[in-house]
Amino acid sequence: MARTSEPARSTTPGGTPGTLLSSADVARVVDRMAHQLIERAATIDPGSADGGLSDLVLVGIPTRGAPLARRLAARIEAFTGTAVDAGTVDITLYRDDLRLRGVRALEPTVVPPTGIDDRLVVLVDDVLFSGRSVRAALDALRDLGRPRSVQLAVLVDRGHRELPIRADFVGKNVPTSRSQQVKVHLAEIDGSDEVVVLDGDRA
Ligand SMILES: O=P(O)(O)OC[C@H]1O[C@H](OP(=O)(O)OP(=O)(O)O)[C@H](O)[C@@H]1O
Ligand SMILES: O=c1cc[nH]c(=O)[nH]1
Repeated sequence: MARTSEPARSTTPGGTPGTLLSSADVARVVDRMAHQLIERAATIDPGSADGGLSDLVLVGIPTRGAPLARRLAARIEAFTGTAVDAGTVDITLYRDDLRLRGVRALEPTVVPPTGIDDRLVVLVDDVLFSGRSVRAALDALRDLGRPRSVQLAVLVDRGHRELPIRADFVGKNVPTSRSQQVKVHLAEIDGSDEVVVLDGDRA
């Protein structure tokens, strides 16, 4: 008996365009990530009085990773009563696509006064895509000190890695096609919180 052929399937599964995370979703996801970070910090030095939180430094990648790192630090403090260091690392001069992207203004690099040497540094970004921004951030960190370990927290992992980089903490995994865009809006920069998936290369 002749077999009927199956309909052709897309090899690049796309997320549905529209709102991926509402403001309430973003708050819930950030809180979950804060709890995961608290648990991870406790594994650094199980005997420590502050649950390893004094060893933790959250380092945001501008633009939106910076406020995200500060939010995570604030939520960890709200849950535990312990303040956590947060900073930012500018990756502009460490990018491998400087010639393609043209001139961009430098962003601040802010390291806690106690530095990053021998601490658990968690890089924080809003979106993980090719992994090239994270690669640049790792190079930038190397000029700032020698952490005990470096981990990665992202609000959205949309796939399509071009480098062997993975996140240790992921707020939301979303399958996208390469041509789509994932736009994270944060109140500190954009006036409100929302994550949207857009079709096409332009917002
Ligand atoms: O994994 P990648 O392919 O590097 O993509 C992810 C990066 O892209 C976006 O930043 P962008 O470079 O657009 O700058 P922005 O944060 O200033 O918007 C996003 O905020 C991540 O940092
Ligand atoms: O879709 C994408 C890709 C890279 N960076 C973003 O913020 N969104």
